[in-house]
Amino acid sequence: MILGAIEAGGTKFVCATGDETGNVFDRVSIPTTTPAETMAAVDAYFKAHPVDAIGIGSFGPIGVNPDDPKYGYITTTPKPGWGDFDFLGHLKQHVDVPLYWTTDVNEAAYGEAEIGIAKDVPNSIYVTIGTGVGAGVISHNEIFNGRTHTELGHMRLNRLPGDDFENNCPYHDICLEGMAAGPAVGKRTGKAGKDVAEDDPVWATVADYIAQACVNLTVSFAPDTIILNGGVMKQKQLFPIIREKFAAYLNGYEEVPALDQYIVPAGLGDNSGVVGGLLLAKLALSEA
Ligand SMILES: Nc1ncnc2c1ncn2[C@@H]1O[C@H](COP(=O)(O)OP(=O)(O)OP(=O)(O)O)[C@@H](O)[C@H]1O
Ligand SMILES: [Zn+2]
Repeated sequence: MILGAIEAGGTKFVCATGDETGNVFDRVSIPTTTPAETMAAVDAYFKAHPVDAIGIGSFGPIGVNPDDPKYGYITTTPKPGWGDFDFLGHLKQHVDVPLYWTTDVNEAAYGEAEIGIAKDVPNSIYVTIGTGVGAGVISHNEIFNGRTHTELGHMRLNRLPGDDFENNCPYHDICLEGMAAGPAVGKRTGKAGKDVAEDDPVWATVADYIAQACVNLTVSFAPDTIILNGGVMKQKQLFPIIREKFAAYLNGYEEVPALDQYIVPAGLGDNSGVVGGLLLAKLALSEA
């Protein structure tokens, strides 16, 4: 059995083949340009590398409910050409295998939940803090969706006293993504996140907003584990600060696992998405 994965991001698509244990046999990175150009490269990849099923995680927003007329579409993205694009419909015309369709963060969450850091627990949340912020919720070993997929990166937070940073999101006056994602760190400091000193005070601010988000996720979903990944979380010094602020904000309201096992880095590193795609392909095959 050879499984396929697509991690469809706003900057690049990764297509890969591998097996159900998460071994990646082959992968390619394709720049996200126009749907015609990028999808032609995706089609060519799976023609050259035949697979038995494909798991797809896409940037969005996307239609995830099968009874939604826009199921399988990338819906309202401002990315030129991709709004209202029937991704799944296109793929079905080019590959004749079972497909699993979800968001990029749900795909990564599934990888971590099946064979990554959350493999031993049924409820986990995967949060990526990168160019944007997204989160995927796994509830009882399944991807959680509501009326549509969640948009937890845009949760509202409390502005810290003295923080007059203009929220870096065109929709909200304050939200997690706008206050704490990589571009917000860039605007706050005038430097790329990776060049900001480890002890710069901006990290305490970023950690505070992420800690608030972890409290909100805890009281909303009661996960066993919260996984923090993405470019910003390469700053490992954030973890202890987030745990400390999380404990202060939760203030003993409910019991949670030991914090160094509750708020954790990803187990699969930069591979969560691709591995998740392979495992979603396996799921599609088992449901076909
Ligand atoms: N070592 C680092 N420390 C702090 N910030 C970093 C670091 N490396 C990358 N970043 C920031 O993370 C962001 C990129 O995030 P990431 O590497 O997760 O890629 P991405 O795929 O573009 O993100 P997204 O998942 O939102 O699409 C940039 O804003 C970058 O400045
Ligand atoms: Zn927002």
